[in-house]
Amino acid sequence: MKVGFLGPKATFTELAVKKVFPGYELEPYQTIPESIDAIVNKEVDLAVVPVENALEGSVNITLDYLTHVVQIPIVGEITLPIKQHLLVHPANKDNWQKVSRVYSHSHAIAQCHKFLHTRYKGVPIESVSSTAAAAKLVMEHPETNAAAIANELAAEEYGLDIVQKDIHDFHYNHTSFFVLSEMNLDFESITGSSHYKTTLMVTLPSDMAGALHQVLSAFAWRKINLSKIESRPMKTGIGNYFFIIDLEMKLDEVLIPGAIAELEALGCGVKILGSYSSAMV
Ligand SMILES: O=C(O)C(=O)Cc1ccccc1
Repeated sequence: MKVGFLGPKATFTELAVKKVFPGYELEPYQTIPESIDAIVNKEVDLAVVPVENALEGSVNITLDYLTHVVQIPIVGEITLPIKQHLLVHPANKDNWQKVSRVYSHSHAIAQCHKFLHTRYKGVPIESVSSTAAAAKLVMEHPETNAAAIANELAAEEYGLDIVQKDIHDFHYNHTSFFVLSEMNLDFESITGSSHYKTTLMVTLPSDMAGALHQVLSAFAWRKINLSKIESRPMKTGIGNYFFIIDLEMKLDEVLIPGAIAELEALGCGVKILGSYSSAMV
């Protein structure tokens, strides 16, 4: 079984993959859409991509690609603790307080906003495709005295020195990753987690007063617990949004189909993006 993931080597995504799929063949991709396309193109059996961070919220490109571009089911979710460190080239080890630039993934930069604001005011902060891509860039350019925000494995992989540990602004820093596949993967038996979620994409009928209220009440009176509701642009005009709704249960034969039928009767569009086990590793 081959797993595609947001690379290069030593991203947080790879850490998540290695925890859950040890011994699997791994294939890094440069972007989230490329990782997902690899399933469509039959280059891999599974893809793992980041979807939500406890400090910064959703990874919009993941949600948008799964709702607007491809139809690949979510078959699992992995949640991992995240520790961000400041890495420099060994040649610049004693000069790290005077770095000329800091590179990282936009989510990692956001997780360290307070640190960067107090320690590196005025220093250009540049967002790149992943934390490991930032580490690789710093390794390849010792002459620029740049720093990367990345993990411990990236420091090891790219031969960089960790000069400041744990620079994320809040102690509780976790990221969730979707496992995507067209195969019928039994993720529960891989992780042992029986915590299930079902993710829906819901469009509302236009110009219907109280439509969202009615959507929520279809879940409320059935006592279906929601753990997330997020609006994303339809990309058809200002003010046009759809909703991504996480239900805290496995897709069953009665409750969820009943709620979906009620939403459809209201004129909503409903698509099931996946029903999957979610594991904290
Ligand atoms: O860039 C990475 O290493 C990723 O895997 C994406 C990401 C970035 C920041 C926190 C968690 C995941």
